[in-house]
Amino acid sequence: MTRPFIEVRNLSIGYGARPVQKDLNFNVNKNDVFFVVGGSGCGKTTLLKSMIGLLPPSQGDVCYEGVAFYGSDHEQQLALLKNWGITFQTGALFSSMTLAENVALPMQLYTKLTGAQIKEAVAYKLALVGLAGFEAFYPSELSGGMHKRAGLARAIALDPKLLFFDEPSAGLDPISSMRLDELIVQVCGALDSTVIIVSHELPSILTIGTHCIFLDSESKTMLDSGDPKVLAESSQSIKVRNFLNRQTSAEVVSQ
Ligand SMILES: Nc1ncnc2c1ncn2[C@@H]1O[C@H](COP(=O)(O)OP(=O)(O)OP(=O)(O)O)[C@@H](O)[C@H]1O
Repeated sequence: MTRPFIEVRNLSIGYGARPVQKDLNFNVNKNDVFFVVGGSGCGKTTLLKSMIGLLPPSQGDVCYEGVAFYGSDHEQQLALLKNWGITFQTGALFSSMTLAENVALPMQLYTKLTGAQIKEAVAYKLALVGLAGFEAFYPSELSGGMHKRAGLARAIALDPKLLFFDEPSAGLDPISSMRLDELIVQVCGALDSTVIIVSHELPSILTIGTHCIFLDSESKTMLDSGDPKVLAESSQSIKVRNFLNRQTSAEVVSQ
């Protein structure tokens, strides 16, 4: 039997003495477009932070191809981190740098590529996200959608095998949001990457998601996991079905 790409085992996370989520157990398979789903404040971003090493769990661990992140030494953790691309809501581009400089930065820091090779790789990454010709633009000169795509170009600078996104389409109109979804799938296909996305955007979850987990703020744990379309139809949890079908409790009662 092949080992899951990522195994989250008995993970409990929180801030200080305050638990946010507990007893999380789930797998992410290679090439999944995996969504972390749930209502506002349930702990989606907190889980993402814990998965990328920013927030040590109070219990449990996250294994990447069999390597337990928090059970590893600093060297092993750095080796894992080098294979990841991460974008948070804001895109977090450096405003004083052009797009080319933003995308080149991880290559300059973490590879031995020459200046000419970096220039070529930057042009390729910008072309991949539809920003060919925008090398000399500054982030302030971009639209919201372009900003997100530029963030994606920087996240894929080092050809990551694993990409993490926190609310990638926040603030975009539905059409731009759909285009960004298509782009994420296309880029992940081109790089043979696996992607984990925190989101409560139903169209995205149901269109590009291959698997999801649903976190609940009340019970402070996950209520279900699986293919989002299947969960929308037949999750054992009414909360999950309602969420994925965008229904409130009041609507359900009145039916
Ligand atoms: N740095 C922090 N210190 C203390 N508590 C925090 C911190 N960050 C988040 N929290 C709390 O942890 C809980 C989960 O927050 P989190 O941002 O993970 O939720 P979320 O599901 O991503 O929310 P949203 O969908 O609104 O972005 C919230 O109650 C929040 O107030």
